[in-house]
Order: sequence, then C-alpha cells, then structure tokens
Amino acid sequence: MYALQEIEKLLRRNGDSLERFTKMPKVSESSANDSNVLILDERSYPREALLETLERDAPKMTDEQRKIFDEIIDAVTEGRGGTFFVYGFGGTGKTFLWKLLSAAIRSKGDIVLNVASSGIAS
Ligand SMILES: Nc1ncnc2c1ncn2[C@@H]1O[C@H](COP(=O)(O)OP(=O)(O)OP(=O)(O)O)[C@@H](O)[C@H]1O
Repeated sequence: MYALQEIEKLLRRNGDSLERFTKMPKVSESSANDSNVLILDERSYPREALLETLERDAPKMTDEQRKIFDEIIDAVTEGRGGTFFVYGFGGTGKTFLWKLLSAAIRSKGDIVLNVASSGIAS
C-alpha cells in the first residue's frame, strides 16, 4: 500500500493519477494522508517512557548541560534551527545530553534523526 501511495504522489505531481490505469489497485483518499510509514514510525516512540526519562534525568543536568539543552530546545521550538557542535572529553556527558534532547523532542511526537559521520571518532 505504501508503495502505491508513493507512486500516486509521483503521478499527481505530474498531473496524472493511478485512476488512469484501470488495472492498477486504487489508493483511498483517507489513506493517502499521514501514510508515510517512515514518518509514522518516527512519531511512534513510547512517549510515556520518554517523559519518565526526561523527568528522571533532566534535574541531574549540570549547569553547562542545561545551558546547551535550553539553547538547542529553544532553537527547535521556535523553529529557528541551527547547527550546534557539542564537544568535550570522553565521559563528560555528551551522550547523556543527547538522550535528553531526543527524549524531549520525541515525547512531543516530533522527529529526531540520528546520523553519524564515519571516520570522525578516534
Ligand atoms: N549530569 C549527569 N548526571 C548524572 N550522570 C551523568 C550526567 N552526565 C553524564 N552522566 C553519566 O556519565 C556517564 C558518561 O556520560 P556520557 O556517556 O554521556 O559521556 P560522553 O561525553 O558521551 O562520553 P564519550 O565521549 O566517551 O562517548 C554516563 O553513565 C552518563 O549517564
């Protein structure tokens, strides 16, 4: 079904539709919306558990972690975006901070995509 929906979207962008291909199955209008499984997956993290993590660990943040957390969350909630380079010695809490940022954003149903550049860590 998902593949069909994607094909339908491509066709519509070009002024066409699966409707024209009588032998093809049809995509219902209702399933055409909110149908991207990749997006649905990213929005379906267990929010209660994320909120628990947030409530448990957010108060533990150091002043420095809190400052970075607030700055990044503000950029997200205000839709400003930005590029932030968080650095520090091993064991200083970068991953801890990253998990809290992910939990804060995902618990609202918003999307966090983790990516990594290979060859950078040493
Ligand atoms: N503010 C904090 N309160 C309690 N525990 C913390 C805090 N910050 C970090 N930790 C804990 O310290 C340990 C090391 O932190 P973390 O793994 O986030 O460091 P890191 O900077 O990502 O390290 P590395 O660069 O080696 O990957 C983890 O067990 C983490 O849960």
